[in-house]
This record gives sequence, C-alpha cells and structure tokens, in this order.
Amino acid sequence: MKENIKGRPGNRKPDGRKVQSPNKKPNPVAYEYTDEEYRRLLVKKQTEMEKLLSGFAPVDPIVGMENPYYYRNKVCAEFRKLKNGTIISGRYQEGTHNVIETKGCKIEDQRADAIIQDITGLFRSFKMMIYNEDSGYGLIRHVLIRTAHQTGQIMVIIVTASPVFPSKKNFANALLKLHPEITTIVQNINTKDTNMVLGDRNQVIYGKGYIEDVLCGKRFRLSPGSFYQINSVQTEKLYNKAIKYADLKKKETVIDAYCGIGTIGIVASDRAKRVIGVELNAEAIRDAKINSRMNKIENIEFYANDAGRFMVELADADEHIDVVFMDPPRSGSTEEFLSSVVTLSPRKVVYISCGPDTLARDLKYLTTHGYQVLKITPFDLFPFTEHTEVVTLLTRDRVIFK
Ligand SMILES: C[S@@+](CC[C@H](N)C(=O)[O-])C[C@H]1O[C@@H](n2cnc3c(N)ncnc32)[C@H](O)[C@@H]1O
Repeated sequence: MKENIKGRPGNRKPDGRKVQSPNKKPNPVAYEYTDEEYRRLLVKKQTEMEKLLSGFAPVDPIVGMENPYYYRNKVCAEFRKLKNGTIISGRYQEGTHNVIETKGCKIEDQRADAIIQDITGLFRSFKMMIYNEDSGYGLIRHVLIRTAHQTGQIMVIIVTASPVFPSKKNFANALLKLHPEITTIVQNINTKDTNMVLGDRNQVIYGKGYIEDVLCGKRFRLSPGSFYQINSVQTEKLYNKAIKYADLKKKETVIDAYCGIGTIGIVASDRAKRVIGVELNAEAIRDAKINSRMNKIENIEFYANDAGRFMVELADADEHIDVVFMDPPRSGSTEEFLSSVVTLSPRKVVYISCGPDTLARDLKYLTTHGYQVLKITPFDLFPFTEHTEVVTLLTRDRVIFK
C-alpha cells in the first residue's frame, strides 16, 4: 500500500495542535510500507542527522525498529459527511482540513483502527452530526484513540463541539458491545474555533477517564490531554539511553524539564538523590504526581510551570543542579531556558529532541556558552515518516575526540 505519509496523523505538534499551513500543496512524497523501504528510510535519516549534527560530535547509528509497523499508540480520526449522506473517517491531508479516507493504516495500532471503523458506522446509525468548521454547525469534531502497549488498556476520546451529546450512554453501550476491550470512554468538549484538537473539559462516559501503561518497569497513568510518546517500544530504548548518558550515582539533583506525566524523571529517580520535574500542562502534572505515588517514589517533586520561567527562578535562587534532562516540543527550547541552564551550570545536560533542526539551534547556543556535545544518538520513533528523535549528551567538562 502506498500512502502519502505527510498526510498521516504525525502532522500534529506534540501538544496536539495541528500544523498550520493552509495554503501548502499536498506533499507528493509517498512511502511503501515494506522492510526494504524501511531500511532505505533509516539510511536517509542517518545521512540527514549526520549532515545536521556531526559538526557537534560524531553521530551514532540510528536505532531502528525490528518490526516498524502498527506502532502508533495515539490515533486521531477525522470525519466527513459525503453528499450522499455517508460518513467517512480518515486523517487530514497535510496543511489542509481535507479528510482522506483511511483504513488499515500500517503504522497505527490495529485495535484503534478497528474501533474507528466501527465508531464511523455508529455515527451513521445514531445519526450524529459531523462538525463543520466553516459553518460551526454539528457535534462530532474528532475521535482520539490512545492505546497502552504493555497493559492493553484503551481510551476512546470523542471530541464534541457542544457539551450536549444526545444518547451518549446508548452510544457508549453500543460501542462497548462491539469492542469490550475498551477500558474508558471520555467526551472532550471543545467549543472553540481553534486548531487545537482537545478542549479543556472532559466528561467520563465509561470507565476511569484515563489509562495506565508500563514503561521501563514503572507504571504510568495517562489522562486525555497529557503527552505520551507515541511509540512505546522505541521510547523504552530512548529513555534507557538518556539515563545511561546521565550516568547517575544516587548523589545528583536532577531536573526533568518538559516532563509530561513524569516518565523520564520517574524512571531515573532510583539512581538520583533528588528529581525535580517541570511541565506547562497542569493535567499532565496531576498525572505525574499520581504516577510518583503509584510507583512509591519519594525523591521526586513536580511543578506546573513554564520550563523557562522555572529555570530562571532556580538560577535566581542559586540552586545546585547536577544533571538536566530536557525534552521540549518540536519547536525546541527558549533562550530564557538555555541561559538559565548556563547559569545553573549542571555538569551534564541530556537533550532529547523530536525536532533535529531546533536541536541544532539550541546546541549551538549551549556550545557557544561553555558546553560540549559528547554523544548523539538518533532513534527512529516515527517509522515511515520524515521525523527523527535524537538524544544528545552535553557536558561542561572538556573532552578531546580522538
Ligand atoms: C516532547 S514532550 C515530552 C514529555 C515527556 N518528557 C515524555 O517523554 O513523555 C514535550 C512536553 O513539553 C511540554 N511543554 C510545552 N511547552 C512547555 C513549556 N514552555 N514549559 C514546560 N513544558 C512545556 C508539553 O506539554 C509536553 O508535555
């Protein structure tokens, strides 16, 4: 099957916003979902990372997947009503809000795909009105499915344009009859004229309103609006490498900046003296606090704040920090954050990035302010897309490359 990858659901920023480029033409790049094509893409990504980053330090070979299919644990479906009254489900074509009908996508969780197909049928039989962005009329905006790789739990989030969701209990019962594996169903209310997928309000229709997954031996609760890496198999490898780079000895005070639900800090906490997590999204910080209790971790604290502002406060308070893990969104970090890192002067910075261009920009700042890049490892977190994740180790100790 050939598919326009740029039209895949990767076209969302890490915080869930759609990429805005309404006048952009559809991208002509199409990838074959085959092992041979996958190997070709890995070579291409390695070359791109070397071109971009080898001026800082040697780039290790990209860490690929043995089985690069059906890895996406988060799938956002869009819907469109055709002139003949039929409802189709699919994904937005990149840079547009045209819905391209999608079935059996080879990079999305297969359980999510099956659920979306059946939800589309139920929307038809329950005569649900699909939201029209131009007129602002209609109810159903999106459906988001989040699946937990280890526990198998599944969350269905139905995003509606209004709090009134007629027959929602009957709808949920009909869906659960078809898919008893679903563990929770949530209505998310998004009344705004916005590119953000999710609104601020959630109403639990069935189950607990969140799912739990296990990563690197720790258990994590995940609410509808919290960030969670979309490829769990590769995330474990990525976190293990990041923590190996930090080389913690149980004596260090560690920052987990842009911490989401606290995954990196919680996984690292056994090896550190103290961990401080900071994250802008209050819902994610609520999850992070529950996650630290659930894993019985006592040397970690979490703050809901802008990471840059928080680091300025730490620098002003003359705090001693040994290691900074930073994992900002694709847009990268800010000068406010980076200059505070320089002031705080941790021995090590482990920078995890899903935006290699902004990583290069931020590495330039840090290396012109006393840091040296020691290690760079790319990870293929997003097989069959143009995206690459990179973990980088910086230190303020001088090291000569042989
Ligand atoms: C790439 S995610 C990483 C999350 C987490 N480290 C993980 O591995 O799951 C980036 C996170 O940064 C958060 N974020 C975005 N802007 C921020 C800011 N200015 N200050 C703090 N956190 C921010 C997002 O909400 C998101 O949770």
